[in-house]
Amino acid sequence: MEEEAKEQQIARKKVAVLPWMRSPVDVSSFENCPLTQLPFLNPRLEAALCDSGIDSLFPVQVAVWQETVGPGSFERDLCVNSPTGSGKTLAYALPIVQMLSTRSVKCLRALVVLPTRDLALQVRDVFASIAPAVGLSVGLAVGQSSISEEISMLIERPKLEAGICYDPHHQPIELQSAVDILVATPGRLMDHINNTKGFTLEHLRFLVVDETDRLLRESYQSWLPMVLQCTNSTVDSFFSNPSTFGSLKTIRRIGVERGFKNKGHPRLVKMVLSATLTQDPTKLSQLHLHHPLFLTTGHIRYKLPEHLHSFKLICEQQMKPLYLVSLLKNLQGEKCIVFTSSVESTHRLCTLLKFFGDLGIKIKEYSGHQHQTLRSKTLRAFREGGVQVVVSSDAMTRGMDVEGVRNVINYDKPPYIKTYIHRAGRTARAGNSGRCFTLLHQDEVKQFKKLLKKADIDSCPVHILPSDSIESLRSTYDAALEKLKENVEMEAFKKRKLGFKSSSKMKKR
Ligand SMILES: Nc1ncnc2c1ncn2[C@@H]1O[C@H](COP(=O)(O)OP(=O)(O)OP(=O)(O)O)[C@@H](O)[C@H]1O
Repeated sequence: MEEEAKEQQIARKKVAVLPWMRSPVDVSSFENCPLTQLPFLNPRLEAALCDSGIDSLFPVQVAVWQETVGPGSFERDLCVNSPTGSGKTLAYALPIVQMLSTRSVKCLRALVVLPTRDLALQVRDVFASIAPAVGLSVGLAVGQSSISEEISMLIERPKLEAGICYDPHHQPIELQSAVDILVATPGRLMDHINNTKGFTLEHLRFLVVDETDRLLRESYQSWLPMVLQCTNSTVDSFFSNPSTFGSLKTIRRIGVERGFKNKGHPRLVKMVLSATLTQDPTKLSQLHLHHPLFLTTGHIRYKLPEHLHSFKLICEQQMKPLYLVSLLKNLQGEKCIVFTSSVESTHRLCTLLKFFGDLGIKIKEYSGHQHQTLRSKTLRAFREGGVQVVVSSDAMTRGMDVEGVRNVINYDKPPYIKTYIHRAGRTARAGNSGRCFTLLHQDEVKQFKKLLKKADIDSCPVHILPSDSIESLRSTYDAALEKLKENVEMEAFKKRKLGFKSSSKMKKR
């Protein structure tokens, strides 16, 4: 709430916007660029992109390329504010992979931080589609597997020569990074920083903070100051005690940065991105940005994808399930995400929909309360088309990229414009078209109009459903409600029983 109020204050210009944000690079002045015309692109990367079905870069990717590999040469840190689905992931992945493609020694040089596991997995896949083409390896630190499994993927132990036995006291084993690029969530990253032998950020050249506004909102055990400290500390120790450096550290320091005098090592380049990038100076100051350059699309603060069409459905509160079912039937099995306001209502709504009888649509729940394996299974089935409708809390709001999602339904009105933008942005991605429907009762209409105005949306027509389609569902609805009531009671009973069992176990101990 506090954060939203501050952002609104900034939007009303009561808080000064940082000077460098006042003269941005306008991404909308760029056009798609065929890979064959992209300057300096490594031919092996070009081939890997073509294999992934990409033959040209989107405007935000061209703009970032220009400021990094192009004439900009990574001289400034980048803050990118670009609509959902505009291709921000490849916008940072491609220049990083291109820059690291000439590295001679493997060590951890690029770190990408994301707020959730599923997002991290998605971004890892983008890196994995191009990095191997130039001999780079990509790691993942998200707590998906056990920490020991993760460590063995991230840290390489030197192969001992046959017959030679090293005494760890006299011959410390040199642990090395097994990856050049690491995609991580803050919690697991902190585990490795604090506890994993051989895990170091001292060679880091690139730090990406994706979904920046979300990540800066949560301090996650002060992960950001810790990361910055881990990358800075080596500079001081280098000057105070140069003899402690091994070969890798020397290699890191032979590249002299262009344009920044008296520094014998590459600066840590930071890239921060979001579709709703914060303008709050206090938040941005935590990143210690170096001559930041702001890239944004057009002159509006929040921009929706070009081919997104917004609609509203007006109905009484208690009629919402009927309208939803009727709408889903109307959409005839097109891929669809239904957003609710909480994990509890996600579960209740999904259960209710299942009691509606055979709708001919496969519906699944996806929420932060579920186990990761179940969530991953649902996501896989949704991607593959086995599931057509996913009912979700905000767990799916940000960044998730599922091909073919044609519709987003706000079952509960989004509280903020940022929420609307991220939810709606699950459709109309990569230049495709999509629709976002919001269910409202009459009292909410005015407020919703005001909310959309913040993203310059003037047109949000009413979507009319055939009245007989709603009437015909009434009797099924009443029966489904009854079943839901029984189900809620049964689940509450099971929970109490489980609670009783575990508390009596505790007493026995
Ligand atoms: N140059 C390209 N050509 C074709 N498709 C692309 C290109 N770049 C990205 N895409 C596709 O566009 C989709 C959206 O990309 P991405 O997830 O990076 O968007 P985003 O800007 O990060 O969105 P969000 O703000 O929601 O996280 C993905 O499916 C991706 O594969």
